[in-house]
Amino acid sequence: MASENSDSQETNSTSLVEDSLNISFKNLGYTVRNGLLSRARKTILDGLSGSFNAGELTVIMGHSGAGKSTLLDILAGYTKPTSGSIYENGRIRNERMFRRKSCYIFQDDKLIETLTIKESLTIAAELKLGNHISASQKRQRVEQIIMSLGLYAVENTKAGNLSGGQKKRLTIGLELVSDPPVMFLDEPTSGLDISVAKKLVNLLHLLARQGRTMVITMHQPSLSLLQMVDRLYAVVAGKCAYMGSVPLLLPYLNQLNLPDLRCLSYHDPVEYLIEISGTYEEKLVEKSKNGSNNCWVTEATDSPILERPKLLRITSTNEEISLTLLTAPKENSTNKIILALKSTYSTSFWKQFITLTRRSVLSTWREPSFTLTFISIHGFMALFIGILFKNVGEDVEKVRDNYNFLYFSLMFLMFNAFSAVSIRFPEQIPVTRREHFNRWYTTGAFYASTLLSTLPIQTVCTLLYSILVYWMTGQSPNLIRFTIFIFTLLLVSYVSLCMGLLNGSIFNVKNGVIFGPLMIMPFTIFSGFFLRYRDAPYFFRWMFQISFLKHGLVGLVLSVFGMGRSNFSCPKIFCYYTYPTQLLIDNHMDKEEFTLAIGALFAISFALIATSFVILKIRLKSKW
Ligand SMILES: Nc1ncnc2c1ncn2[C@@H]1O[C@H](COP(=O)(O)OP(=O)(O)OP(=O)(O)O)[C@@H](O)[C@H]1O
Repeated sequence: MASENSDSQETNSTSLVEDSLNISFKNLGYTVRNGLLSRARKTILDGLSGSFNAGELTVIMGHSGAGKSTLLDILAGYTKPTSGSIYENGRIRNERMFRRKSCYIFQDDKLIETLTIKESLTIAAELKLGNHISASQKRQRVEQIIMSLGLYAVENTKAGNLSGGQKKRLTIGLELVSDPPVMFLDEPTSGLDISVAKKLVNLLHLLARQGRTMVITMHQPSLSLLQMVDRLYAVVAGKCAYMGSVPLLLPYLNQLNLPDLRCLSYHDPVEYLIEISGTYEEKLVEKSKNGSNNCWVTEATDSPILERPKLLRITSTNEEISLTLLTAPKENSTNKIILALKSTYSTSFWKQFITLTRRSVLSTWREPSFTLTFISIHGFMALFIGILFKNVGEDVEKVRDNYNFLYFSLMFLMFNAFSAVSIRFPEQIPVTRREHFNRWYTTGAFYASTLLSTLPIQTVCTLLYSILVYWMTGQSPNLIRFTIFIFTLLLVSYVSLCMGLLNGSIFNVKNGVIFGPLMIMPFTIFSGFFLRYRDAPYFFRWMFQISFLKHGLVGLVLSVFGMGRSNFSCPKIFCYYTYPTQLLIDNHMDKEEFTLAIGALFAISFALIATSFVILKIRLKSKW
């Protein structure tokens, strides 16, 4: 990335950000249950107070486990505090409205790796900027961000191929599209080397200087980073050990008059504070009045080490950060009020749904290996099964083989649809969590677009397999039977896809692989293949009704052996299955009806969609 070469430019000292927000909080407390069954509670944050101003870069620092991320979660509105109040510009904040004016970038935020910088930003603009902003204004905004964040040289590079620093800048750029006056970033410099971290903090400093309230967490900012920090908020064991400007930290520490430790002027004061915070926790908390002591706070503009807003340009051969190019997207005030009253989203459900579906299709197009492998597996298996069960369809002596073939086809399509979604769906959750929290789109729009964008490939694969095996296994050349056969397999693969969505909305990829087969097992056992309905214990029979594999098997068996199929020709004196109905009787399917089986498959898929949607909604709201 860029080598630093500070070429400073003066900029307008007035805030470029409309609706600047100062945030303050009083007596914030957060406790959690010690264990699931325990009544005792563990205190994570203990009555903290503080204030973070617009135009300043504030760093929440402290030991690992001190409570920095929890405090940031609460301030961003991601977690509800158990006590205390949060204010914006001195008034109790309205959570819903605040979410429209702020963004939260989580630690290790993920990006859609297959999309280029320009594509990612364009989609962000589509989702985050309302219809009242014209397409050309949106394009202009995307270009501004690319230029401002020094991403021009890599604008057509896929996010997956970017360096750590470029990825962080892209994540910031995605949120900057809608120009939120408040930005929270959890550990933005983690995983970056010091020079890249310095450039990133510099960028955050510049963004703050444009009038934004920038709040970030860091374990221990180094001396070189401190020059760009306006306010430090030190957390120790859930309490505040210091809130104030960087230059005043040294006098603050010296005033503590600690018995055996003197803070020498050449010492890194932050390192010193971290060092003593464990031992002198009480003294520090008392002195800072748990964050409510404002004596050590100076306005950023009064700070002796910080000059009035200057924009640093970080230059290299091809990357240059210059925020002078970044102006607020123009929104007229009437539109703003309408948007504020209407909802917390800038765009309608349909706009979100269409944009997300487009993004999904683009992403799949960019990485065709999965699609091609999926299609190949279906084609290959169809040929293999076609050869293995060649012409069993008209052979009276192979009726049982034909029945086994039908069941295998169900299982094959079910497992493929289920596994593919179970793996791919949870991979999207980290990206979706940030975007959903930052009000890009509703859970409904995301869920509907995911469902819709997985259907075409599933349909193509199922059709490929079904048509090939129907022909190769020599089933009846009757259009109605053929249609019912295909339709049943399509429905079963769609229900399996919904099962995969359910599995993926509950578990991450690793657990999904372990628990997925367990989830499928009851449907397999009660499919009617291994155990017939009338042979099952009475109290287990309801399981057959909810087994989509049972209804799928009924649909397939009826399409091949039911609906008044004419008798098989028997080359011997006696053939057990001369009458196709014999197979239906043997498997207790003689009273089954195709329409009921199809109705049940629809009902089961709706139930699965509703359940996984509710679980996804809960999951996106929590840290799960
Ligand atoms: N929901 C929870 N249940 C139990 N303990 C929790 C919960 N949330 C946070 N904690 C605990 O609270 C403490 C503070 O966590 P937090 O993530 O805020 O720390 P941190 O300062 O951000 O640490 P790090 O820098 O390592 O991320 C930790 O000990 C953590 O284990």
